[in-house]
Amino acid sequence: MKESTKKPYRGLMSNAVWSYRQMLRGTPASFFVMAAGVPLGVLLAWAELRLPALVVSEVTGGQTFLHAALAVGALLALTFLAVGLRDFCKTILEAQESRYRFYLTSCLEEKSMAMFYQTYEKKQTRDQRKRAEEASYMMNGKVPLCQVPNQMTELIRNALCYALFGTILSRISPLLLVLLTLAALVNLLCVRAYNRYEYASRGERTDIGRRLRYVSKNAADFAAAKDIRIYGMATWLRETFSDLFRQDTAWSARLNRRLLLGRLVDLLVILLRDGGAYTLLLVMAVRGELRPDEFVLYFSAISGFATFIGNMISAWNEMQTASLKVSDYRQFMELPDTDGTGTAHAADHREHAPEITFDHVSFRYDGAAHDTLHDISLTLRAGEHVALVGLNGAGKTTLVKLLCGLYAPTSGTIRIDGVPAAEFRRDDYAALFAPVFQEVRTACFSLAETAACAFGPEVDRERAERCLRAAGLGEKLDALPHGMDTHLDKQVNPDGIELSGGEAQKLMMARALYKDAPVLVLDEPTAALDPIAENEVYEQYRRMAAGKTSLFISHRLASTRFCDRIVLLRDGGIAEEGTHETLLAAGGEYARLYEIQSCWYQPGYQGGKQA
Ligand SMILES: Nc1ncnc2c1ncn2[C@@H]1O[C@H](COP(=O)(O)OP(=O)(O)OP(=O)(O)O)[C@@H](O)[C@H]1O
Repeated sequence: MKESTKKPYRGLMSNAVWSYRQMLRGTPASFFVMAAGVPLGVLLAWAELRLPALVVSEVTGGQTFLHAALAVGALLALTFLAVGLRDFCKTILEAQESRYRFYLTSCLEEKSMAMFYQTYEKKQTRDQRKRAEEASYMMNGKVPLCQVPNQMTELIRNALCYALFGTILSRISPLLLVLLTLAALVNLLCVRAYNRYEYASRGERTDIGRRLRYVSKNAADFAAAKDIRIYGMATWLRETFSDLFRQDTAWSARLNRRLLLGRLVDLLVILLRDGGAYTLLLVMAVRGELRPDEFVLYFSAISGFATFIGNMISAWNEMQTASLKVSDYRQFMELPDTDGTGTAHAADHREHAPEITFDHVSFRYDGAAHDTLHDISLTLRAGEHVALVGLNGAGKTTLVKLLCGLYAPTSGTIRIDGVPAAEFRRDDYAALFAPVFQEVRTACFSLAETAACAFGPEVDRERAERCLRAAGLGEKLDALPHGMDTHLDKQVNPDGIELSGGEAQKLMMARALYKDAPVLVLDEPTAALDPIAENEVYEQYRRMAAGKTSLFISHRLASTRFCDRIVLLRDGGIAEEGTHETLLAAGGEYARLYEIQSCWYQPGYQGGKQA
């Protein structure tokens, strides 16, 4: 799959425009309230600037008390109104912020769930997803995804105030304006250089962080607790953790040194800026070039002007930092995601067992030196039950993932009733398969919901119960007070239950039954089962597979006997093919493996020696 060709760093403006667009789409109320806050803020700044000068002018200008009270009262009333409205907008925005954050987080989850499995599995994609996720984390009380539009609005408001105050100050000296603006520019450049440095070294941090989390998770994982104690792994884990922690600390120290240098330059520039401006004003006042009210107005304007510059820089600064995170979010969201050409309809193939053809299919994992599967040509006839066997690492699971559309062949074509798999929409294609994978994943839903993969009211309860019982969970259901409404996972649901490995595997079988897809795939489903349960699964499989095309993977060769055909994979290619009897008669690898497995059950066998 082609990687994104866009630059990882997106401009601040681009991210701000993107954020406003997302806001308009997800929470339009936030956008309009935020926009209304801008003119209000400018009005308030103007009123606050005028107030002291107005008081001085009324007092020193010989106005009547009534005139002064009316003028000052009107301006005060306007100020209070603007403050009230501004705070009202702020409250609404704060409430809307979590909605906006929730909207973007759900977009991220949707993208992750819909993404092509092969792309999602890559380490690079997982790192990108992690970084995108961090954009919605609360950091120092702020969420980067919300910070960009918030701070951009702050920047616009302060820029308008800056223009207003600048126009007032330019009446004294355009030079003053140039001095104040130059100082702001130097400040901005410092901030920009720091942010770029942080962004460039961030990949290193993510890598260290990911490894730190992994080691820490494994050290605390209860499943690993036995191995840690018995194999004395604690020292090993502790040293690995310390080493990674040292690397992380060194990274932070390098960053902090840069930050400190930037702050020192910043401080020096502020000192020069304010010192110069106030000196000029004092000189003019002493020379009598300014009236008292003008002095008050310009003095307030200079300090206001400096505040706006400070606010703009701080908004810019915060926006830059947050913008890097928004870039991460966007980069993940814009990862290319092909969804098949979509002209074929899976519905046409759902009502019958389809024929599946692997036509010279090869597959190589990203970065691998060799193909894991090479030039596989295989046809699963409509309604045929095929067993796939082979040693560990032969490529069986990889073949299943290709068949189910989780991977795309590196070369060659997989066809369903003659239609290339790439011509289906991905979701549509997935509807054709009901796989039961080796690894079992159950979440904290009820048994019925898990079997149906649906939320409560959408579950066909009769069908769910039938499937759970058919998968061998009947006795379990009868023993549970809440039957199939019992929730899994004790940690989340206090009255939940934990299933044994075998029971969980049966639950996965029930899920495949409920889906009732025309192609059934079982990838080593009996690994966790006791002999009785294993036998039940074979019986169950035989019943489930009736009328469907099916692929069955098992290391227990005896279990493949009820399949129509057995295919043996070796080194990524098909080494042998036939029925159990013909393969035994051929005396090849299948026969050898079968003999090794079955000899332990021969009376008198003692590990290679007959008694
Ligand atoms: N995600 C992956 N990335 C890179 N290589 C992989 C990945 N998954 C599997 N492999 C490699 O591909 C080869 C085939 O793996 P696969 O899981 O398909 O074998 P298998 O026949 O199902 O093995 P087993 O019987 O142990 O389940 C192995 O060498 C494995 O290391």
